[in-house]
Amino acid sequence: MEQNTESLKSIQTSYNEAKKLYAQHGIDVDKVLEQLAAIKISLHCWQGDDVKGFLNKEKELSGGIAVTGSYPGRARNPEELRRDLEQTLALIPGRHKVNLHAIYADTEETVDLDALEPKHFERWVNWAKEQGLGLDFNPTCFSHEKANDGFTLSHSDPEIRNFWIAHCKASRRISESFGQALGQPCVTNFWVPDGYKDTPIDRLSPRVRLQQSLDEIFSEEIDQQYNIDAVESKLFGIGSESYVVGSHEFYMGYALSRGKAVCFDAGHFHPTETISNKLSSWLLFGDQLLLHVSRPVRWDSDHVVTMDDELLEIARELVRGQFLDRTHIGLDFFDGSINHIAAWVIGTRNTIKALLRAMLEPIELLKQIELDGDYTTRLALVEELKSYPFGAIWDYYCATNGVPVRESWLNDVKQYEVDVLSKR
Ligand SMILES: C[C@H](O)[C@H](O)[C@@H](O)C(=O)CO
Ligand SMILES: [Mn+2]
Repeated sequence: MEQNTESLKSIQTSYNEAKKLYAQHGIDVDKVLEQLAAIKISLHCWQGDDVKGFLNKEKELSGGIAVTGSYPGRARNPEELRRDLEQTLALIPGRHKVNLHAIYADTEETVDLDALEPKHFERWVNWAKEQGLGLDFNPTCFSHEKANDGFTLSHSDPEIRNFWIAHCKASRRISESFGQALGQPCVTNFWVPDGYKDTPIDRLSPRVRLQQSLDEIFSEEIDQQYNIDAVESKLFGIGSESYVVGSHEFYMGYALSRGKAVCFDAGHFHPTETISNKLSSWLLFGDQLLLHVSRPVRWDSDHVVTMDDELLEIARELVRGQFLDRTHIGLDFFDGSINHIAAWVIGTRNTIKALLRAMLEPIELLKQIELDGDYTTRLALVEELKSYPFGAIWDYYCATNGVPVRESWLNDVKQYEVDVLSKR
């Protein structure tokens, strides 16, 4: 979006003033913005259509996750979803990735999940190339008749288990093809809903089966320059309240022993448990991390990400620990009660803005103050920094990246709603 000359001048003036304040703490803001521009956020395609997908469209969403709301205009086919993503990305500074689920295959063929191939995603790859985007991927182990009883890779029936193993193997080949075509690794995230509603007798056997299924899936060697595997745990889902096979401890052990990345989803832990406090422990022992940045409201509700304390703390941990080059930042929320494009824009802009805020902290100074035991100064400084003019830096970053400054992006979204979404 074009800013008029007058407002550009005032954005520049405010930026220069803000820069001086940060410089007093030794922060080089221009350098910070260069570093920020290198961070890719993976936008989850499933926010655009309430997790329906294009294969098995008639199937109800299952797997113990739920979308509420019926805001009009959700994408009904791959063309609409891509158009919506283009509109969204035009309102977000930086170059990013799009995260696909297997059910978003773009094909006229009738194909089941175990028979998916790279060719079924060719249009996505061509589009990503055109748009200068990376792609990430997820096998879809839900919303399918073979997942009706809540078990997939840990199913006691070998036939069902093998179907899901075949689907996950196919998914990795698709990811490999993305990585090869786009010249950047595709992160494949494995999440399965498997679990019991009520207290099980045997907690071990399903975990043994999940371990064996995963080992079988990963037995096919794929170069990490094309594909990076991640495994995502969960505490509970709807219908798996008492026991989830792929728990946090299960995947910590699995990922560490197999050299895989773990995925921490902000909504997959106890309501008062935060993932920000887990990153430094995992990255001390594990190599890579995938984040599902989300906002759980009392449960894994997948609300749109806001600038709350936990988002800021996640960003601070990544920056303070210098973990950004080992972390893949994905989003995972789906709100069907508001404009679908606005949901993406709000969540993604907030995630980038939180990273910027974290990068604008005098980290070495704060670490020294902490080491000196001066907790009074630590608290005072952190609190004062919260009202430093990071907004002026953010506005400048948006303006120089050619995207709308402050809430003016909403005009574009409202116009798109009138011109496109309302006609669906
Ligand atoms: C659709 C996603 O794969 C899903 O949200 C998963 O990542 C998850 O978080 C399930 O609760
Ligand atoms: Mn998730």
